[in-house]
Order: sequence, then C-alpha cells, then structure tokens
Amino acid sequence: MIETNDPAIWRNFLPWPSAETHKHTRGRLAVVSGKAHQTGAARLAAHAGLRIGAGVVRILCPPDAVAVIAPAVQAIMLTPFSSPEVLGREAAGSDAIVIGPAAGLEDATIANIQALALSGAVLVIDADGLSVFKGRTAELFAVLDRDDILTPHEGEFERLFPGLLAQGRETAAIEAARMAQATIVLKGARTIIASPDGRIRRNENGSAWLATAGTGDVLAGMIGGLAAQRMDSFDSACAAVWIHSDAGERFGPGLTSDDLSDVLPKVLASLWKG
Ligand SMILES: NC(=O)C1=CN([C@@H]2O[C@H](COP(=O)(O)OP(=O)(O)OC[C@H]3O[C@@H](n4cnc5c(N)ncnc54)[C@H](O)[C@@H]3O)[C@@H](O)[C@H]2O)[C@@H](O)CC1
Ligand SMILES: Nc1ncnc2c1ncn2[C@@H]1O[C@H](COP(=O)(O)OP(=O)(O)O)[C@@H](O)[C@H]1O
Repeated sequence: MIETNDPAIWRNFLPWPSAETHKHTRGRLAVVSGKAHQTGAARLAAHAGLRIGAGVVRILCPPDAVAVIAPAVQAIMLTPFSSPEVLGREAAGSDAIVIGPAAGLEDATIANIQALALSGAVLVIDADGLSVFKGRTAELFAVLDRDDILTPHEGEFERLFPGLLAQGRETAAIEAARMAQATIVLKGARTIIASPDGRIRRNENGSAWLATAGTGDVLAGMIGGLAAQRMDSFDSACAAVWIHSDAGERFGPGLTSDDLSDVLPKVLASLWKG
C-alpha cells in the first residue's frame, strides 16, 4: 500500500542539535565534484547539505577544480583527489557522500563510486553517477548497501531499468528498489520513494517551480545532509523530498536552484517549532 509522504510520518525523526552536539557529531557530508568546468552541481548539493544541518561539509574535487571552487565557497571545505584510491582515502570518516551531479559519463566515475562504496558511508547517487551505469547495472548493484540511495529522474531511471516504467511509476519504483537493494527516489511532479524493505511513499506537495536546472542536485545534497545526521535513509529521502518541494513552493515564481537552500531555514523552522 502506498502512503502519502506526510511530514507527520518522519517529523519526529528529524535531527536537531542539542547542547552536547558539536559539528563532527552532527554529521559529516562529502560531495564529489566534476571537472573544473562542471563544479556548480556539487556546490549546489554541498550548500544544501550544510543548510539542512550536516555539521561538516567537504567538496572532493579533481586537482584542477580547486582554483574554481575555492573562491566560490566559505563554510564548505575543499579537498583535491587525483585518483579513485585517493578519493576513497579522503572520503573516509564521512557519514554520507553525494556523487553523480556533473560527475561525467566516463569510467572514472564508476571507479570513484566503487572506491567510495568501501567507505561504509551512506551513498547518495544521482545524475551521471546513475547514467554511467547504463547497460552495466550489475556493477552498480554489486557495490550498493541497503542504506544507499539512488535519485533518478525518469530519463535516468529508464537508463538503469529499461522498460520498467511501463508497469507504472509505483510498481517500477518498488521493483527497482528490490533489484538494487537500495532506496529509490523516482523524481517527478509526484516523486515516489521506495525502500528495499517494501516501504513506498508518494510525495503530494510537488512544486512545478522546481522544473529548473540544478534542483535535483540540491535534492541530492539535502538527502545526503539528513543521512549524514544519521536519519534512516528512507526517511531522509522522504523528508528531503517534501522539504525541497515546500521550499520551491514558498519561493515560487522566479525560483532558480541556487535560491532553494536559502529558503530552507523557513521550512526547517516550521518543522522544528511546528
Ligand atoms: N549547475 C550545474 O552545474 C548543473 C549540472 N548538471 C549536470 O549537467 C550534466 C548534463 O545534464 P542533463 O540535464 O543534460 O542530463 P540528463 O540526464 O538530465 O538529461 C539528458 C536527457 O535525458 C532526458 N531527460 C532529462 N530529464 C528527464 C526527465 N525528467 N524525464 C525523462 N527524461 C528526461 C532528456 O532526453 C534529456 O535530454 C549532468 O552531468 C548533470 O549532472 C545538471 O544537474 C543541471 C545543473
Ligand atoms: N513539474 C514539476 N513538478 C514538481 N516537481 C518537479 C517538476 N519538475 C521537476 N521537479 C522536481 O525538480 C527536481 C529536478 O531534478 P533533476 O531532473 O535531477 O534536475 P537537475 O538534473 O537539473 O538537477 C526533482 O526533484 C523533481 O521532482
């Protein structure tokens, strides 16, 4: 039975800081950037992860991207990596890792995901991190843990699960979660979130203002930010999808993806105090 993604279900599980909290206990999020001319998506995701409460957020980037990203971030830290092995080492200690936005459709992206899968962190895989496995899904499924999260739009979903959407979005999402043994966030006007244990929710507060480039990158960062704070992966996905939509609707006309994170404090405050 599909549930409506109502905040009442996950609201009490949202992570809030307490007097004992410090930035490292609050959750460490890493976001992997693409090449020097493709860094915006990672910056959008990292900023969103920080806004939703991860205590320490780091962008891991190819060495030549440092000079591009450094002037464009403040609270977000930056670490270069020159190989999948170095990436895996630098990501150690992260609670959650976002990879895929503008990552590039090349074998290096697959090698990077394989290296990160060894870290034990929750992986949030989006965009190119999904499309690069077209025709090679067994390699993706082989490295996923049950707490990992895939966030395809319908185009990306079709690349990973050809023909499955013909069964309807709900059935397709359930089957995809079963095949991947990971949480699936099938994005769209009414995003479906499916867990490998059979839970499934449909998001009903979708906002058409979100139909603008980069909003998916922001969502990936928000999911990663909640998962880094050790919220359950399925609930992190559900909460982030609802909060993302509410932020889009609150901002309304003129929304661009870089506005979304700045609306998050209002949405979070409404969920905190109620
Ligand atoms: N700020 C940035 O730097 C941004 C970078 N981005 C990156 O730019 C690269 C290219 O992005 P593209 O948008 O071309 O890649 P997509 O995979 O989103 O789009 C490629 C094709 O997929 C299909 N498609 C896209 N959205 C669909 C949907 N919702 N339903 C069905 N089919 C759909 C369309 O045929 C489209 O031409 C990626 O690496 C992406 O991560 C984007 O995320 C946008 C923002
Ligand atoms: N018409 C719409 N109504 C509601 N939500 C939408 C609509 N169009 C797009 N979205 C949302 O916007 C986001 C777009 O993500 P994605 O396609 O990955 O974009 P990008 O790759 O540019 O970041 C998703 O969260 C999706 O659910």
